[in-house]
Amino acid sequence: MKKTIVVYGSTTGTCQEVAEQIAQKLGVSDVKNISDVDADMLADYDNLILGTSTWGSGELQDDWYDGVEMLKAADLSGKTIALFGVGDAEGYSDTFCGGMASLYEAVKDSGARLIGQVDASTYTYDDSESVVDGKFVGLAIDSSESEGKTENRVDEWIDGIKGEL
Ligand SMILES: Cc1cc2nc3c(=O)[nH]c(=O)nc-3n(C[C@H](O)[C@H](O)[C@H](O)COP(=O)(O)O)c2cc1C
Repeated sequence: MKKTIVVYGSTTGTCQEVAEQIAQKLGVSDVKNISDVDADMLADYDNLILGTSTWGSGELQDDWYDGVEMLKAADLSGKTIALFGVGDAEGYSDTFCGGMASLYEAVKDSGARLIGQVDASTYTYDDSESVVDGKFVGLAIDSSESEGKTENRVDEWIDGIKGEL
C-alpha cells in the first residue's frame, strides 16, 4: 500500500472513532484531525482518506470549513481519495450524511482518483446530498445503527478499497 493518511473532523468523537477504526483495519498509523493538517503535509501522501460528521442541516463538521478551502487550493492530481461520512439517518433523515457532499465537491474536479462509493440502497433514509447516481460518494456511517452494523460496513468498505490504495 502506498503512503496513506486518514483525516477526520469530529465534534463529539464519533467520526474520530470511525477514522481510527478505518486506520487500524488498513494498518495505517497516520490519523489526524483536520485542524492539525496543512497542504504541505497532504503533499507527502499518495492516498487521502477524508471523513466528516454532519452538523446543522446537512453541513460539514466545523473544523472542516478551513480544511475544505485548503483542499480546493491544493494540488491533488495523481492522488487517490476515499471519503467517509458520519450522520444520523433516524434523527436527520432528510440530510443524512450531507457533510460528506461538501468534501466531495471540494475534490471531485481536482484530478484525484475517487474510490469507495457505496450503494445507497442498503440504507434507510429520506434524502442525502451525498448520493450521486444511487451511490454514496463514500462510506456513509449511520450513528443511529448498532455498533455491529457500523463495523460490518467499515469492513466491507475496506475490502473494496484496499486493493486500490
Ligand atoms: C445539532 C445537530 C445537527 C445534526 N445534523 C445532522 C444532519 O443534518 N445530518 C446527519 O446525518 N446527521 C446530523 N447530526 C448527527 C451527527 O452527525 C451525529 O451525531 C454524529 O455521530 C456526530 O459525529 P461527531 O461526534 O464525530 O461530530 C446532527 C447532530 C446534531 C447534534
